[in-house]
Amino acid sequence: MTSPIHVYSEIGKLKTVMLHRPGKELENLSPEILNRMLIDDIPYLKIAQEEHDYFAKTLQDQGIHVLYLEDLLAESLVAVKTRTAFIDRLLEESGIKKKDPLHQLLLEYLLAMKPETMVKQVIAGIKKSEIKNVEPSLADLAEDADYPFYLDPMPNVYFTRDQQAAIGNGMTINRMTFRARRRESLFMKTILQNHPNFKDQDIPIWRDRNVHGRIEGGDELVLNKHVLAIGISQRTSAVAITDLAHALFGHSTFDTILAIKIPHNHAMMHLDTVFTMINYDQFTVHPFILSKSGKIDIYVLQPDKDGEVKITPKNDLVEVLKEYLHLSEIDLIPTGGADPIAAPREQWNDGSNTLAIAPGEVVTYDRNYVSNDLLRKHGILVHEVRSSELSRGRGGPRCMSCPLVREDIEEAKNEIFTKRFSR
Ligand SMILES: NC(=O)NCCC[C@H](N)C(=O)O
Repeated sequence: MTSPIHVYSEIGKLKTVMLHRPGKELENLSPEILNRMLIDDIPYLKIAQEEHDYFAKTLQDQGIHVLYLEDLLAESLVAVKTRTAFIDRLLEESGIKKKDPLHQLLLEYLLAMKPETMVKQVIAGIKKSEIKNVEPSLADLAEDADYPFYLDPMPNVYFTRDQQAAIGNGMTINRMTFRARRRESLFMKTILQNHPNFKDQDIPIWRDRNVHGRIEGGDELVLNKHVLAIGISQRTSAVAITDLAHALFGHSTFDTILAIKIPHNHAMMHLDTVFTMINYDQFTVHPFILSKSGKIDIYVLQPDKDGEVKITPKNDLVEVLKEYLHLSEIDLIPTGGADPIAAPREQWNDGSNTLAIAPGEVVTYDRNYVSNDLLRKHGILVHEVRSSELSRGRGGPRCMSCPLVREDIEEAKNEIFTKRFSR
């Protein structure tokens, strides 16, 4: 069998992708917890599911094999022993320690379910009203009497880009920044360890979830088999990037990381909310991250001759991309056409967050019509998907997809391989 993980570019023809169809976790949102849950509004589940099914079908219609995280996880948890260990860990990470009697009650509650039901339940969260015969703790009585959950919902799981990322033939299993999302990366860890299609494949884990330093997949872009772009962002720290450089250099095909420093705020939480690669020489970029003269802080990490990581500061995005991708021209396509209103509006609704499914071919949200028209003018083939409800979670098509296998691309060598689609 060929490796189940093979991602050496952002744009190679997408073969296999992992999604999560949003479920009851979106209905377990209430205004009081929205902010902490990193969501800006409550999506209407029925429509969000329809939109997500449309997204999956758009990919399938292009011959892409769609896997669902929830199915892979359930298939990894067939053995009772594995299921018990998984639930134990999840409860611990949800703050319900083993010595707490509630731990045993919840364990029994979840173990009584079929694996696929159990997986959906842990993502949806567990309400206090679902569990009978609980002796209230001091916290239940004195502090959290009105708090409705024992296990918080995980409304961000449908952003499967972030919990993990495929780089080459390996993965990073991410230590995520905020508590609201930290448990999510336990899912892929469990899949890699237990799923029959993954467990004996010697898949390198470049960085695991229990190490120091925060990183999320929205910041991890594989530009080609040598070069990564990684955001230094609200969600990814310089420590994690340095650590990843040490793990990759000399142990993989990758020898260059372009660490790009972006503003640290919710609208631009990851690099892929402001910058994505869509062709050999074409990129979307939110114009507001660049200074008037097109500058942004970039730190180029490469191995030196002593096996250490050397850092070269730069600040011209176009020049850096030309130099490290060996291209003579770069086409940066501004979100919202760089209009002072349309650009921030469409960036907020993930107009920069394109999912490339082949060189020069992308999936985008339909609501970002200014950006989409501009992409077409630049010769990009655009597949639009519906976005009224999904966009309320503050992520777009790239955020909602975790590529596992892409076809390799030809390497550019000072010439442009660009294929332009006529409108
Ligand atoms: N790659 C991405 O930009 N993912 C979007 C994540 C949105 C989610 N509400 C979050 O704040 O983590």
